[in-house]
Amino acid sequence: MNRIILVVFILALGVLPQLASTPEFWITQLNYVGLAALVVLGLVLLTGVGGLTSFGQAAFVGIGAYTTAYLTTAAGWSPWFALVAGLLITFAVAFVLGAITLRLSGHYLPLGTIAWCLSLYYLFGNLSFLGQYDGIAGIQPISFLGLSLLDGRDIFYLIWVFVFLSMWATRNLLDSRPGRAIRALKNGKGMAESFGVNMASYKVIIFVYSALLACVSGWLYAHMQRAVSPSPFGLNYGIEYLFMAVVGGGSSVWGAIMGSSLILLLKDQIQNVLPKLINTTANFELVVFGILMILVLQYARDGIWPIISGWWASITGQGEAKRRRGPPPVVEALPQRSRPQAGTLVLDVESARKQFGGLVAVNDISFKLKAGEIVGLIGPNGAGKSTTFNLITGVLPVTSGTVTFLGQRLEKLPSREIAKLGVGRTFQHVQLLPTMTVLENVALGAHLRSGVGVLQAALHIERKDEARLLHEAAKQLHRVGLGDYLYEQAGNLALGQQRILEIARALAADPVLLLLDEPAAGLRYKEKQELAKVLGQLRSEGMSILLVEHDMDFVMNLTDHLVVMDFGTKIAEGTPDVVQANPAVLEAYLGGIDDDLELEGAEGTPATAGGVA
Ligand SMILES: Nc1ncnc2c1ncn2[C@@H]1O[C@H](COP(=O)(O)OP(=O)(O)OP(=O)(O)O)[C@@H](O)[C@H]1O
Repeated sequence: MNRIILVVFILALGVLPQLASTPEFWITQLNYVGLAALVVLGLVLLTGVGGLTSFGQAAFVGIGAYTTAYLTTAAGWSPWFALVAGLLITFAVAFVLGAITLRLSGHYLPLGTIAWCLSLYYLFGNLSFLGQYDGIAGIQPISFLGLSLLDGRDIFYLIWVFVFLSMWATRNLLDSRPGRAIRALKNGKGMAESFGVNMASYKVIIFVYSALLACVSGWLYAHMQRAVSPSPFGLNYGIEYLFMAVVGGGSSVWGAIMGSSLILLLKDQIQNVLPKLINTTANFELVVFGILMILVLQYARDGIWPIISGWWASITGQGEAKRRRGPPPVVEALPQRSRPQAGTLVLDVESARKQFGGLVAVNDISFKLKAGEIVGLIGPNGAGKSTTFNLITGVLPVTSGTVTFLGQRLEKLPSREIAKLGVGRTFQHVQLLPTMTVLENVALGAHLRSGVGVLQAALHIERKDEARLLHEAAKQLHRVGLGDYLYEQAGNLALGQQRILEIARALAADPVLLLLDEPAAGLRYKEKQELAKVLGQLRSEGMSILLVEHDMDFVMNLTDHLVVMDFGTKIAEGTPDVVQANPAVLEAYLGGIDDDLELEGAEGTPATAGGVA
């Protein structure tokens, strides 16, 4: 159904300029919509998906426009070579600006983009070889296959071919290995890093990508207008592009077309109608836009496109059909890393210490974990278990001490380097991408098992690798019992299921060591039994597991070895039987309170330690 609508839409666009009855004004408007849509598409990726707000895209439009204007008029270049030159210059400028400004976070980043947008605007206006504020006129039209695209109706096709190609490439990109990483930029940076994703580089990538789209728009604009001057590349246009992305729907490629059409048509109507209504020629356009912006942010925070597409999916039942799709095709499995022999020393934590100011959260803890073992890290609330996890996974730097994994020191490595070595983890507070499907969330865990880059993904030539990643993700989901939820949005799962999903995601990374932070929290008794079975199976396959857990029944029945912490210090260690009988452990859990420590909980009512959640 959606395909049919798309084909009808493209055909209608294609036919429109051919009809003599189509007013010239429509063609001009559609050309401007197409030019704006290219820039807004970049903002969809950068701001809507990646969460990086830029007010400065108009400056990149200016680079594309001025490069071609100068090279085709002063140096007599072909517009096509000038396009390549513009793209190269934009690439270099965006790369440098991105590397500098993207380090900024919060409101400093938008402020940074405003600063360089203003700088480039004044640069265009002050350079004498660019004609200063008068700009450059007499730009030749683009020729394509011997045809001169002089007329608005001719360049129309070129503009819209670029728009649809860019939409196709952007959609492919979002629906791929790098795309999943990009979609984690806004709300899952730390999580994605712990699966080996270099988030800083993806920031720069989407920044450059969106700048290149803006450059193409500028190139087309210059050859359509046949003249350039600095004003369309100033900050007010940068703000307008951002406004289009917000109104259209920042996370969808169709939102770019919707936003640019709506704003440009509205702008035109306001310019025509408002003076008549209020009987003045003063420019109130920005005031109306400001009010509209507030209304959109208030009532349609995600933009208008998601509302329309959600409504469409519900009346056509497409949302349900998507959820009921079959599993991804069975393809060749991904290669697995070799596992150390049972009994090999996998993890060696030696006098690890973590201080937060005066608070010693982890006090010179030492323990070892061997291949094929499940070790439990237990202790009352605030004992320092999660902090110890974070020291092992590189989320927090150690104050002193060492952490060695298969002979390699971890304490100086960032979390993504630790992930590369074969350490997979789950989180105490579930960290998923709730609007992504369960399958995509797990496929993100397998990021390091494929080398597909942005170009391959955008050109859709990575299908074989992508199929292998998705197959692996589906395999792990079946393994943990979530095979019926592959296409469900992760945010729709119950909390317990989300925890299990995190385990599947960690398994998709093919780890040697699995760190599970409270995996059984929120699970029902039967689900806990299933989970224990899965973990037991993993152990028999040679996986080493370190788990933090409060459910004593679960821990005592599953683990080979326990390390007990209290107030940051290791107070006991040994097999579950030995630890259970240790008076220091009983004291730590009971803390002098008269509760019973029910280490052997009755079926269906798993025992918890007094004071332990
Ligand atoms: N980033 C931080 N800054 C300051 N103090 C912290 C930080 N992280 C943890 N702490 C403190 O360190 C101590 C240990 O916390 P941690 O979360 O490691 O305990 P835990 O054993 O995992 O507890 P729980 O079972 O409740 O999760 C607590 O007193 C906690 O308040």
